Amino acid sequence: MTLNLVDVSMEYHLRGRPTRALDGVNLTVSPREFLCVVGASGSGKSTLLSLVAGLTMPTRGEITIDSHPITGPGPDRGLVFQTGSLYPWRTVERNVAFGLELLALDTAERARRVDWYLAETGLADVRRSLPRQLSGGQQQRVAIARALVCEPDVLLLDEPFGALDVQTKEDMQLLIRQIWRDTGTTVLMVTHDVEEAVFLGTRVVVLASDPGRVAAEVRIPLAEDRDLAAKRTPAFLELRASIEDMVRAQHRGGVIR
Ligand SMILES: Nc1ncnc2c1ncn2[C@@H]1O[C@H](COP(=O)(O)OP(=O)(O)OP(=O)(O)O)[C@@H](O)[C@H]1O
Repeated sequence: MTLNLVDVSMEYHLRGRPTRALDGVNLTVSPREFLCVVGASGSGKSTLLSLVAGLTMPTRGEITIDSHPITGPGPDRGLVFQTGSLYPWRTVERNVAFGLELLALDTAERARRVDWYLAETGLADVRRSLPRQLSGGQQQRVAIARALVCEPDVLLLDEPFGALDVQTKEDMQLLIRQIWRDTGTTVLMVTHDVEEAVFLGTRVVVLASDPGRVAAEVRIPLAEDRDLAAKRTPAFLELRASIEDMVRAQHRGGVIR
């Protein structure tokens, strides 16, 4: 699976006034990559993800998956937002199974997949609970399991851990990295948290603001086997500082212009 964005621009019109959220973005996400997109607030991170999800269409340019243009949402892309995307009246297992209802799978395969992804995300014990009976971290696990159960070509994550406390967030970072390694899925994640991006990503893209465009791409040369202690190593801290400087510089550039 190769995801390609070619000269993608997006302009919103709010009460007749245009806002150029993205301008001429070119980006390729290769199979099995974990690509993190960072940038200051308003640099177009969420816009980029909603274009790839097919929730919005670009005003210019083309987005393709394996050369097929994206024309709307589809089961080849699994999407996880920051909060609030679960069905409150469905149990954990029925939330996870939801995506499968749209796919033509036999009952045994459905049950197998739900069981596997509940176990992979550590939810087996709470499978019959309702979302309101879960912690914030558990709710995000359900959202991740529900996106993964369709075995999408690419998992799209929009600040999925942004609303969690630090410890839960770090647990979730370890979990998503484990899932990425276990399943071999491709991940495209947007976050404003540079530490998170360096810890999770195989590559980090920095967006400039106003209009959003690709300012830099940084390959993360850290070992694939990372634990939280990796965040305190000199190589990690150096990468984090240099990317934070890029984000800050791009933001200032945007403000000054
Ligand atoms: N539906 C919309 N209508 C009008 N303008 C919009 C809309 N969505 C986003 N924008 C504008 O497009 C620009 C990019 O917004 P976007 O939400 O993609 O940025 P972001 O990097 O995700 O920001 P944040 O980190 O704050 O979530 C901003 O100037 C924003 O105000």
